[in-house]
Amino acid sequence: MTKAGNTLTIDKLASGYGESMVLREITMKVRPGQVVCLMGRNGVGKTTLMKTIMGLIKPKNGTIRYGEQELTAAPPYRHARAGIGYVPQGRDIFSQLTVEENLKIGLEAAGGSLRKAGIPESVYEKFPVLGQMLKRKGGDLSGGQQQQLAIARALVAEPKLLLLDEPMEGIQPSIVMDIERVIESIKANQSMSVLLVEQSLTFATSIADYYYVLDKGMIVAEGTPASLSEDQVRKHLAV
Ligand SMILES: Nc1ncnc2c1ncn2[C@@H]1O[C@H](COP(=O)(O)OP(=O)(O)OP(=O)(O)O)[C@@H](O)[C@H]1O
Repeated sequence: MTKAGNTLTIDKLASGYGESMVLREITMKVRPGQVVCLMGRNGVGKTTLMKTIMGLIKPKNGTIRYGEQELTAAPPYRHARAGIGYVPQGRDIFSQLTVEENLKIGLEAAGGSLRKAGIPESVYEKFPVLGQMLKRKGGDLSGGQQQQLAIARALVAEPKLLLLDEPMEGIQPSIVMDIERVIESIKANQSMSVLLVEQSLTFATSIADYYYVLDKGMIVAEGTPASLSEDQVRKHLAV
């Protein structure tokens, strides 16, 4: 695998819950080293798409490939082993486990050599606050610290593609800036691509190399941020 990883290719993907079809036909790509933003109003299916890409929901149609690897019907651990990391919306950290234990769970997603090496120092360099709180229970951390822990837990497995579902949601502005800085440093480093669900149009368009807008189960607009028109914002993003 190259330093920058592979291209994620999603073709005509359909997904949903039971009889209810949330995503009807999604076609998109995340190329190595890119930050791609997925935008769309509440409830259009952004989280459903992230979970489907990660193998947590089985697609009803279409394909998901990462480089040469066919992941369409694969269980989540195969995605993790292929180099895809996932930070779910709402963080999902283990509140009864310590910060260190939460990070070790992230290592379980990694291959054998990474597991042996333990939690990489770079994680504490990115999130100094976690290094100071290793023995604290996850549940005792503030919302912003929990979000940092959730991202750090994904990063310990050194993914090549990181799926980030609304990482700034419900956290205070100073931490938002910390998390923005982490995403910016990932982008500057070019060692990982990021698929980011983000509600802030300002941040999304400042960081993204490419964007997709989801509406009614389809991708209704895509392009470089500079090409996002006011008309598209009004039609598909304004509340
Ligand atoms: N576990 C579930 N079972 C059944 N329906 C669900 C489930 N989770 C989500 N849905 C439905 O699927 C649709 C898409 O939800 P999803 O959470 O993917 O949207 P979203 O774009 O991520 O929204 P938000 O921005 O509010 O997080 C919604 O109509 C929602 O009610």
